[in-house]
Order: sequence, then C-alpha cells, then structure tokens
Amino acid sequence: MGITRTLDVNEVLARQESGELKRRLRARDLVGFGVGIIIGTGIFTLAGVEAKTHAGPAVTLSFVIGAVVAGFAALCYAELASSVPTAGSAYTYAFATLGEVFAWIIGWDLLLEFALGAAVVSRGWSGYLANLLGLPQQWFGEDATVNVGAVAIIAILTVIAVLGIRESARLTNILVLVKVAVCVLIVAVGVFFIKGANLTPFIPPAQPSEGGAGVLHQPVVQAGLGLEQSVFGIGGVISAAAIVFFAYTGFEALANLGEETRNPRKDLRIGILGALGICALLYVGVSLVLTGMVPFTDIDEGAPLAAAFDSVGQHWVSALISLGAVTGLTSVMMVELVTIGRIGFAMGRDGLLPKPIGTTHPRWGTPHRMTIGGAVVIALLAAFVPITELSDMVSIGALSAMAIVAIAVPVLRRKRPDLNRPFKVPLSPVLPVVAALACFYLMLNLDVLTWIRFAVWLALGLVLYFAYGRRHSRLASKE
Ligand SMILES: NC(=[NH2+])NCCC[C@H](N)C(=O)O
Repeated sequence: MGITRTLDVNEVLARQESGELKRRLRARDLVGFGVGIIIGTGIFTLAGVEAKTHAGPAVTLSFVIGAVVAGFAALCYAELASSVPTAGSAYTYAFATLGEVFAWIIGWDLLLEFALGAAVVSRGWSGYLANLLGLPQQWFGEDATVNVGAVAIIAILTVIAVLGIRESARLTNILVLVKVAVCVLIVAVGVFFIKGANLTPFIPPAQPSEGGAGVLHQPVVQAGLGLEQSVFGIGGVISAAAIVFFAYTGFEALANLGEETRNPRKDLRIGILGALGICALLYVGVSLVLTGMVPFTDIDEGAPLAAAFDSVGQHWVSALISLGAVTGLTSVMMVELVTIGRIGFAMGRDGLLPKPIGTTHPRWGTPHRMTIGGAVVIALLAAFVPITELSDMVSIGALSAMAIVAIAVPVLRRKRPDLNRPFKVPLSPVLPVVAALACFYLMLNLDVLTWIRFAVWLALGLVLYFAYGRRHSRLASKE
C-alpha cells in the first residue's frame, strides 16, 4: 500500500478509550476556545486596512463572504469531528480517507498554520501592549532586534498549556468574556456615530491600483489571467474577502479537542458552529460601524478602531479597545499552543513524528513534549523575524486544510456508510464540493509570493516524509 495506506476508522475510534488525554471540556469551554482563537488581529486591524485599500465600506460584504465560506467549511468539520473525534483533526481525517502521504502533508500544513499563527499574533500582542502601557519600542515594537514581549507571553502561556486543558480553558474563558464585551461595546456605541454619507457608495468603483504591485504581490488569479491590476469594485471586495478570511481562521482548532471533550458527539459541533456564528455576527457589526464612522479613505491603518472612536471624541471606548485587543490576542495564542500540542501528539502517536512526541505527561495529561517544542520554535521565530506580513501564509494553510476536510466528508460517507454520524452536512456531496471550491477560489486571491512560500513549505514537508515518516510510520511495521 505504501504511501497511500490508510488508518482504520475503528482504530481511531478505539483510541477514544485510551484515556491519555483528559476529558475535561464541556460545550461552553469549546465555544470559549473557538471564540478565543477566532477573534484577533483580523477584526482589530485587517478590517480597517482592507476597507482603506481594497473594498471601501463593502469590507462588510467581504466579511459576509468570509463567513459563508468559513460556515460551509465548519459544517464539514462538524460532521467529521462529531463522528470521528480525535486529537488529530484534519490530519487524522485525511489519514482515514485519502492516505498517509496526504495526511502527513495536511499535518505539516496545520503545524505551519498554528505555529505561524501564534508567532504572528505574539508580535502584534507585544506592539499593542507597548502602546497600552508606554513600553519601549526597541523591546516590544515591530523593529525590535529581539522581541522580548512576544517571547515572554509565549513562555507564560506554554506553562499553562502544559499544566492542563482545564487550566487553559479557564484562562481562555475569562479572556474571551473581556474581548466579546469590548466588541459588543464597539457596536453598541458605534451605531450612534454612523453617517450614511460614509457608506455611500457602498462599493466604490473599481480603479487601477496605484503604480501597480510587482508580480509577486498580485493575487494569483490576476497574475495568472494577466488581468489589469485593480482595487475596489467587486474584484476588490473579493480580494479583501481572501485577506480578511484570516479573521475566521482558527475555529478548526476545536476539532483537535475530540479526546478531551466530555461529550464529543454533541459538544464539538456546538463549539464549532456556535463560535463561528458568534464571531461572524460581531465581525459584520464591527466592520459596519467602523466604515460608517469614518470615511474609508481616512481610516487609520495602525489602529483603525481606536482611531475611529478618538475621531468622534469617545476616548474611553478607544482605551477599552486596546485592552480588548491585548486580552483578545492573548487568548488566540493560548488556543494556538494547545492545538499545536494535539496535532504533534497525533502525528507522533502514528509514528510520523518521533514516538515520544506522541505521549502525554503522566500527571498533567497534556502532550507536553510537543507543546514545549512547538513553543520554542514559535518563540524563536517571534523573537527575531519580522513575520507580521506572513499572516497570509496562515490563511493559505487554513484554507487548504478546509478544502481537504470538505472533500473527506463525501469520501468517508462512501467508505464507511455505516458510521454513526450524530451530525450530517446537508446536501452532501454538493455542499462539501462547493465548500472546497470556495476555499480554493479564496486561495487564488492570495498573492503569488504567498503561494511560492507555501509550495516551498510543502516541498520541505515531502522531503521529511520520505526521509523519516514513511519508514517510521506505525503502519509501515504492519505491512
Ligand atoms: N491558527 C490560526 N489560524 N491562527 C490565526 C488566528 C487568527 C485570528 N482569527 C485573528 O483574526 O487574529
């Protein structure tokens, strides 16, 4: 069978009983983890930047498009997570349906998404904290030689992630309450300052992009079809949708908590769909308020929301927004670290990564080796590399995993029609196929450079697989 050997679903289900990870989470913890990782720089920064540069007031529409695509993908995740609960999420689903080499590539892709996600966000966090408390830019800002703030927060959260899933959930829940309250406040106060004039025309007419971006910075669809480069108009709304999709990524992390949820068959789907629904509503509200308060050409690209409230004299709101951003980004990193541990754990258990990684701490019941190892890599990246611009790599990683998960839904239905599925995606295979195509289309709207970097990462992954995983796989010894 070689590189396309598959993992038996019954074996995955049997691991439910292994008790290595601790079942401590309820539905509301999952919703907390979900909202915890979803709301972050996407809404606090990207919404403003994209309104100004690509979509105008129609950035709200970009958020709606993002919500629909993410929603379709989330339905697919909900079906697989509730019928095959596991710590490996997309990696394990691919192993059970498409085969080992695909599983490895998805696992490798997920490691990129979550490690880079944590690293990118930790630098943003450090910058926000410096602004909030007036800390020195040379240690906390984007130009820091060693970004001390980013390293410190990763170190602290790693300790909590290793100590236990319950502890991680408690901290996340508190942080989430603060950030959701801030988002609600933004909408509740902001509506009173919306001016109709700022929202018209809702979709500014398309115009050629200034000076033309180099080919590396063009969306692949434009570069590939040799289209004239333009911004605004419908094309601009779609490019912005691809960029702000970053704001929705991360909900997939919940699918990695299948072995820690008390009642995975019911609670995982509540977590996935509930968290995404809450965030989509908040995003649409916040982006509408932002573009309604300020003419889109005047939006501040550094701190769009805080500046909008300052411009209407509501300084108290802008102070709370910074607080919301710092707490919000803290919870994003908390969930990223928890997730990295589970992905590596699942891959180690199957022998595709060294086996000790696939075991948990005898006392704390957490995959401590992978959590700490992952955190070291994240901290090194965040300390030395100005990676903020790599957020598109997180999005391409997330979108490709979502596309594969969508395809895995009808494949598993065929392969294992008998499986107990507590939740089923409606209209399969049509909806999953549309979901996969939509993810792929958004990927095509990311720029050429992002694709090149992504291809290099996957190629590196393949080399590692053939050098290590293929021979060390647990399935290799069975053949
Ligand atoms: N694993 C990830 N996809 N991490 C990135 C999460 C980013 C988060 N949605 C935000 O807007 O900041």
